[in-house]
Amino acid sequence: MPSTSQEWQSFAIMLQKLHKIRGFGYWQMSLSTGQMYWSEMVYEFFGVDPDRFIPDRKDFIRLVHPSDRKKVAKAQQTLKKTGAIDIKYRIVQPGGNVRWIHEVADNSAPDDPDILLSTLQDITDHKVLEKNLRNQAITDDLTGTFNRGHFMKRLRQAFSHFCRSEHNAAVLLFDVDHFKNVNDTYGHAVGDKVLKQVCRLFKERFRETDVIGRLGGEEFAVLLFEITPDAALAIADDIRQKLANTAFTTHTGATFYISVTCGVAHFTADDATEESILHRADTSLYTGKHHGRNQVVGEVQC
Ligand SMILES: Nc1nc2c(ncn2[C@@H]2O[C@H](COP(=O)(O)OP(=O)(O)OP(=O)(O)O)[C@@H](O)[C@H]2O)c(=O)[nH]1
Repeated sequence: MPSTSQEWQSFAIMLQKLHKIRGFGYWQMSLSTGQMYWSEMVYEFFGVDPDRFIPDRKDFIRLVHPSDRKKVAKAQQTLKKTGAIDIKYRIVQPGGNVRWIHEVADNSAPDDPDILLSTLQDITDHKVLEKNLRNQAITDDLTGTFNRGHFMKRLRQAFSHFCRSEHNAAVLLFDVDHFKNVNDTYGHAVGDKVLKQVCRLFKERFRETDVIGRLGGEEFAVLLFEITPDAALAIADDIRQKLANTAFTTHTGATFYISVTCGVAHFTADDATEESILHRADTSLYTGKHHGRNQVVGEVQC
């Protein structure tokens, strides 16, 4: 252990260097006064100039993202009970950049229970990666809409909300007609382009809150909230017409048209599960296929 003040100083410098190598910062805070000491890396994380910024608890809280301030305050309360903090939160640098910080702290400084010792790490890259992976897991690669698994999850949530509140909701099930012919005539790449374009139109036409999913192949489902049966049929038919009037082109410049058939089902109190809603939409869709395609089929209201 260092004994002289000079030895302590070199020890502190070495500690800073070691932290820098590992990408860690550390700080000390007096729990009674809120005064802080920040290591070089912490200034870097927070994007502030060590020559101008004298940190204390209030300044630190001001730099925490407004949505995470409650969480940080709660962690500091927990510290009183447990003597430790392990928390991830966002900070907003003075220039507006948002970064994620992982802070692990305790107040077991030797001989001084008033001192909180924290290590901090910038985990922004890790968080971005985590978010991308989460998005990838729920997204259809080709079209960028939700995949079947995620669509079904959202449908399940919507159905359970409906059971509690009876708020209107509907499922539109679209299927591209004779899509096999598109692939066979123009090639799979053109088929892919058609599927992407169909989804682009869905995204333009539906609201942000509506849920669009690719259930497989050329079949898509859209979950609409707060919608009457008539309005759901009208929206579905509007999409059908728009797609029927959209000219698709091949790489050689040839033009062709497609059509879609759509089955519409409203949530009802008789549905036992979300699967039964989808099943009714599917039945209507196949009625439409059977009756000549390029049409929207809803259920006959009794
Ligand atoms: N290009 C492309 N084709 C796909 C994709 N997924 C499925 N398909 C094709 O979609 C076609 C679907 O054909 P079918 O199920 O016979 O349906 P259809 O030709 O649309 O006929 P109807 O639905 O009865 O009107 C098949 O040829 C599949 O190979 C994809 O991601 N890209």
